[in-house]
Amino acid sequence: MEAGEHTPPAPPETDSPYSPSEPPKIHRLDESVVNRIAAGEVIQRPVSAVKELVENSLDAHSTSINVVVKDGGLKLIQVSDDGHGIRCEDLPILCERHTTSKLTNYEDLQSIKSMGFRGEALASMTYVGHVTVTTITPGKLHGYRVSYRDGVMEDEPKPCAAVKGTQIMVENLFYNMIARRKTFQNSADDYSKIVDLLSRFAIHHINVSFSCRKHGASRADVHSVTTSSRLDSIRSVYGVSVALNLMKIEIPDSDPSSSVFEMDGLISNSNYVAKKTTMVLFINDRLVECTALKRAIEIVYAATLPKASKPFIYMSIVLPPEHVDVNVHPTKREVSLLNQEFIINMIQSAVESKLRNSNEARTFQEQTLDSSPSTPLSAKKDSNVNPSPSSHGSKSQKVPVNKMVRTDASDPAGRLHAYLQARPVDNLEGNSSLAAVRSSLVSDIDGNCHSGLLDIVRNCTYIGMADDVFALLQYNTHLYLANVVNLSKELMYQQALRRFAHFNVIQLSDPAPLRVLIMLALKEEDLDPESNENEDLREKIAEMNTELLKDKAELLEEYFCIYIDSHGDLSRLPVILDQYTPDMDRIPEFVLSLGNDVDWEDEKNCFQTIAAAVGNFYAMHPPLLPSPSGKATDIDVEMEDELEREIDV
Ligand SMILES: Nc1ncnc2c1ncn2[C@@H]1O[C@H](COP(=O)(O)OP(=O)(O)OP(=O)(O)O)[C@@H](O)[C@H]1O
Repeated sequence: MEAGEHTPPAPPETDSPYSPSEPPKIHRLDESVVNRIAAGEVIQRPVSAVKELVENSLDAHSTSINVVVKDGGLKLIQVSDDGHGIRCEDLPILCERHTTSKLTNYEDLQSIKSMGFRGEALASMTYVGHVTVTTITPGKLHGYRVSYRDGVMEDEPKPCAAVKGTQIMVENLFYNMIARRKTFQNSADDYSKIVDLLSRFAIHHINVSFSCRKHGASRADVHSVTTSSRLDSIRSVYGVSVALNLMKIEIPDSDPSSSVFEMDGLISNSNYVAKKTTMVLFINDRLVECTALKRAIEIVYAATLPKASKPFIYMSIVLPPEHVDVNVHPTKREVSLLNQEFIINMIQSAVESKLRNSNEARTFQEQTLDSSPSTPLSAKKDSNVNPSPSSHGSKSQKVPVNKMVRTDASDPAGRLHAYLQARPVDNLEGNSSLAAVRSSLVSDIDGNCHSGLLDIVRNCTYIGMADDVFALLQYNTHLYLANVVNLSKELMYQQALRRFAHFNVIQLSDPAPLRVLIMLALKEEDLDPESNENEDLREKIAEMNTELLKDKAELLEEYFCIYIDSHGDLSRLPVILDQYTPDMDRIPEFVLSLGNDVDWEDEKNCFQTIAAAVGNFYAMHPPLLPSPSGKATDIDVEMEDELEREIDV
């Protein structure tokens, strides 16, 4: 230890728990500590409290559920419903842990239909917030109001006027968990998660009306009315542009006697445009997440409609209750399914055939219109006399996407690369067309340039980092906060296009197998990295993406100096900025993004999306930046008055 460093406390006496020679003493945790730890798991953030409360309202057979939120839920979450209410005599134990009206025996879990069953949610809220319940049961002249802390009533229930149902208010969430409260300082972010949650409930439970608003706001951010049409409800919640581009999909229960599963849903067509996948999944009416299914559907979209954006998917799956284990996650966000792989395969095939059919119709339209010289390369290619297996909607393409992994090394037709090969961008028409594409992309950049902002970026003085992401810059008499991650992404993107096909080389000391890199990236993204089923799916995705990138190796090498050899090993990367090496820990994510996010069909989009993937990879990400000299919050407070504007490019 160096002089002046902080000295640890002197070695403790013999019976201290810190004695180096004796094992530490085990003691029983105080019940209040146990309860608070457990509560922190169930109520992970404000949106988890909203989910539990809304699910209670649904379990109470409500037809109208209204949510009001203040400060992203930290100050107030209020959920009012018109359900059956809570009996007065149950109020004393309502918020004790493990008190529920929904489950009696463990065996009941096998056939449980309600969302809740643990009798933990309300109790948890009382350990991390202040809970007040107002409720009235049918036929009663007045209701009761009572407040709770740490699982118990603060006072006897007080009679009060009440409208049908129950209203639960949670105030000052995480008031006693300072660290957690701090992580939710961005109330806009949490509010948008709550809006997203309510939107999902609203489009599934179409016989219930939902609203969600900020405290004091007259306009609701989610407002749905009861309807008999799911599409109508999606239109009112997600907007016309989403509803317009959805197609109905279903897998009926083929054999009700040995019922395995049935599914119905709405999925986006090729006209739908979005940067992120929206997947609203209900299994037995339970709002859940299933990364494996989401990823499997994304693969089908990427392979069947390579030009289309990320999909919108609403899906409701119904399984025999005994095939679903609902008790695998503290927030019940995930469930585990019997026959998961079979179900995923069936859904992949259904989605694929739906997309193919819709795509055939579209290709036909393109071909009939395809006579002008300005027809895009992709459309011309589709109308060529030489129908390759990659042509959109080609009838000869019978191998389902989910089966396009190599099963027999000697059968190239059974692999994804056979399907994806001979895309138009592979047939670039010589350097003049290429130069035109590149200069069009560069002139897009120059044309979109904001001269005022450019002047600031050129002539500002760097003061220091305000936190992990924002740098403080001075320009004339103004101070600005600039998001360095976004700024550097843009810089690297622009450099990748300006240096296009003229890069120096970064040689990797050991070639890195793409398959392993992609597996790593997928594992990182996965909510359940240990699951065997997910592992199988990851293997498939890795295999497919590796084949795809091997297939595109020539293009990647020629224009971006990304060298992939015939074994699928990556050994060279471009120098985007002289003297700058990107964070090599991010290579897996980069390779996955090359596989997933690049539009290989259209020349311009192709170069643009590769440059964007390069930009993301080479950008400066938080751990790389110099650590802030002081506490960001102090700077925020001191500078608040002086900050003129936040540049968030
Ligand atoms: N809005 C409501 N309307 C009517 N009854 C309610 C409402 N909210 C809660 N309850 C009653 O309070 C009980 C306890 O609720 P709590 O949310 O703690 O547990 P749960 O829903 O039974 O199970 P879980 O912890 O798994 O959500 C419920 O079983 C239900 O009887």
